[in-house]
Amino acid sequence: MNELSQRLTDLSRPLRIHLVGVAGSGMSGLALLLMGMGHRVSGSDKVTSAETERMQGLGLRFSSPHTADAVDGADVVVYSSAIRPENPALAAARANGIRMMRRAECLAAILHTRKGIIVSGTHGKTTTSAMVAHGLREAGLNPSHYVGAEIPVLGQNARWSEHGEWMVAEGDESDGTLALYHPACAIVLNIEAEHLDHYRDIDEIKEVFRTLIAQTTGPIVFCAEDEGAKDVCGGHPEAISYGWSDADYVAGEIRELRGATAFSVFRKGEKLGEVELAIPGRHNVLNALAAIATCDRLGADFLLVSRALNSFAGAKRRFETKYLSKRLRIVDDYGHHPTEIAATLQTARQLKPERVVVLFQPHRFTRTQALAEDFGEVLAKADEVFVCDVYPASERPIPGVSGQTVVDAVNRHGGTAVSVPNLAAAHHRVGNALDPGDLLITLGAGNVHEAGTRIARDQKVVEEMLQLVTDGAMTVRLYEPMRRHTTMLVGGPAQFWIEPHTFEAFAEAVAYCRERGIAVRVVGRGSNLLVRDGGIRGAVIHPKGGEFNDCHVDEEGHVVAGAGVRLKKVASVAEAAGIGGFEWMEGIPGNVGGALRMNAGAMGVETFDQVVSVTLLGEDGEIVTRSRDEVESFYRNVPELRRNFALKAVFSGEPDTAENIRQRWDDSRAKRRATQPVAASAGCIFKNPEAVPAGMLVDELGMKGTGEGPAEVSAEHGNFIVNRGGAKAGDVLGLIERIRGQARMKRNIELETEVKIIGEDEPTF
Ligand SMILES: NC(=O)C1=CN([C@@H]2O[C@H](COP(=O)(O)OP(=O)(O)OC[C@H]3O[C@@H](n4cnc5c(N)ncnc54)[C@H](OP(=O)(O)O)[C@@H]3O)[C@@H](O)[C@H]2O)C=CC1
Ligand SMILES: C=C(O[C@H]1[C@H](O)[C@@H](CO)O[C@H](OP(=O)(O)OP(=O)(O)OC[C@H]2O[C@@H](n3ccc(=O)[nH]c3=O)[C@H](O)[C@@H]2O)[C@@H]1NC(C)=O)C(=O)O
Repeated sequence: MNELSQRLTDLSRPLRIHLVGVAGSGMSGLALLLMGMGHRVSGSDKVTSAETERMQGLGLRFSSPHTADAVDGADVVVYSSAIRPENPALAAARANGIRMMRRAECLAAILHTRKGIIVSGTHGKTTTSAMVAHGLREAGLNPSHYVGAEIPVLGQNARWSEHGEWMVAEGDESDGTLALYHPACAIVLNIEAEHLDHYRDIDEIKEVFRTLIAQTTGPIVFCAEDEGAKDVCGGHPEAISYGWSDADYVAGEIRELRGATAFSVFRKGEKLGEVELAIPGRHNVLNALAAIATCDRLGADFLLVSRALNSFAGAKRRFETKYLSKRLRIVDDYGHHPTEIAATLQTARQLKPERVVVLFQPHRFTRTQALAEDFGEVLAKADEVFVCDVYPASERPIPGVSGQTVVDAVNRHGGTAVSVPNLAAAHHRVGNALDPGDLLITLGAGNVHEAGTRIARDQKVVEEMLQLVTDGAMTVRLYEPMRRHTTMLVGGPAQFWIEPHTFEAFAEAVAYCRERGIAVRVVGRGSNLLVRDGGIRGAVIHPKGGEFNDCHVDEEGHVVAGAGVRLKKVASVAEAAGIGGFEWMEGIPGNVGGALRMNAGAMGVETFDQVVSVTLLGEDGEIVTRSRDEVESFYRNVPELRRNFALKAVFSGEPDTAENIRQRWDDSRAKRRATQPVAASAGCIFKNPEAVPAGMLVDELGMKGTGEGPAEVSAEHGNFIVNRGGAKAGDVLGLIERIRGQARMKRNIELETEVKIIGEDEPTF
């Protein structure tokens, strides 16, 4: 026991200890242990979190941000590796000659006041140390523990136990601090080439483990299935091996259950009993075996330990199920090394989903660079892979290393990967790509789990909505890109894209959204819409199919059409029945619903000139039919349909000869073709001001052909902006503002947009 360990145990003289960076998971664990021991603990951090608030409740003196004053009167200052030397609290401690130490040094000092059990290895440390702590606790040995993550079954990431003699801690090999420990027992799970930012090669890593082993006074439990662990530990007089065969402790008779694994445990050939592990995956069987061997060796009763493992719920972020339904499973996993990822993907396959879809966030530039090929090889085994930008941890970027590096490697290995650089919007791409039966894994040690949380939140809404209607009456998709549903081919995602196929389903969807305060908007063919790049928060309803696509002539010679019918179709059904007057509709790109709302017009005729009645869904949720006289209509506006939704309409025309109808049809088309572009557009951008038609004005301003990126004022018609391919809403909006500015400056005319501009600039959902 060194001098600090002695001072830590002398509780007649409690120390005053300050932790710099106390909100981090490792540091908060130390704070809990030191407070539990009876010391006076303070901590500072640049952020406040639920965890810092909880610790304040337990007696932590917390301050944010870091200041020099925070270390006043401290005997010891402990700092996390994420803290820079110029940090004011650290600088003050240095200036005042206060004793300073790294996190691991402090942990070692605490551990040496007890019989320490260090759990080490490249993968599985958190799970295994939690299993050991839980097993010893259930067997009545009262251990203290310190693990790297929140484990539901343990209550918190660290706990000081006044009476037990053992303390279980996760030892970190990443920065060489493993060599600080002199435990009574060590577990070595596996040793692989990792943390190559710190180590030259695998041999240098093994050296650190060898030091740990040499300093361990009691049993050394190691995995016989891992070459690295075997190389370092095998042959040691205190070594105890575990594995699938040829080991002191063996797991056999393995049965895969849904989401769990059952197996039998043998000690030197003798069957100890059965274990049913509630977390899936072969790698977890090995982790459990390490825990069983350790607990058994330390005198814990096997039956009590195996029972503890039955109730072991796993760590957060270790194959953690975040959403589960008949349609979809979303799992989050901290895996950030190829071996861990391979194990996680294997576990995922055992659940037999239709497809395994991965959203991977590489962790650290150095690791991404060093292991790109290995990442490519293992991730190629997933059905579809999305990769976002590298989570830097504390590193500076390395030129040429990014999420794309992994994408290229996956594709080289025959997989299917795409880059979704911005994590804040990645869930839009991923959520939209999911189909019923899929299993989505968010994978990585950074903050990628946030994407899964968002998809889970929204998928719940989708499934609740689908349950309201009979099978097949409605289709719902998450984050449907609006560029697929607008004639201008621009626009970000609709949070909930809903296609009702019956009036009832439409009404149910609207009622559901209103009850929950979800904004609702209805979209037809998207021919008069400009959707901003951040997409549309809330529900976007697109009536389609079934009753909405019905179009026929009734016994009174009227044309009846659902809201989802294209105007061109209305015109051709009328023509086939010898009814004239609809020819102007031939070139209008919209649907009946949008045409009613906007009172669409061309060639001197407006939609409401021909309306007999409109059937709509009222604000009160009732479906009613109104005659034309009961609905006010204006130039490009029918206010009544702003809050009520058009479901279908009856139109009238005049009986006419086929020849006359065809003639007017051809005239309309010829005129349109002569004056309007055929490229992707949203029709006229501006309303015609009184003084001059907007198209003529733009023409006179000399702005035809000018553009912002691929968005350009049409050379054919000044009131059209066309998308030459790949334009963003931002380009179109920029161009609109330029035109408005010129009209204001040069002609003193305030142009008003005729297209509806909707949605948000940045993703917010
Ligand atoms: N004359 C021409 O050359 C052109 C004319 N147009 C006309 O623009 C309009 C666009 O039609 P379309 O592409 O289908 O519409 P859109 O999908 O562009 O929708 C436009 C707006 O119509 C409203 N809307 C759509 N469906 C309904 C409904 N069932 N009930 C109530 N409101 C509804 C919504 O208004 P809200 O925002 O109030 O919810 C929506 O924002 C039509 O009038 C079309 O004919 C378009 C391009 C060229
Ligand atoms: C395109 C739409 O509707 C169109 C509809 O198709 C056409 C045909 O009837 O009439 C309106 O256009 P518009 O007013 O621009 O009609 P046009 O006949 O093309 O042009 C009006 C006048 O401007 C002149 N003009 C037009 C464009 C141009 O670049 N230069 C020019 O000088 C034309 O020669 C004409 O003298 C509707 N636009 C509006 C805002 O009311 C739409 O709603 O999205």
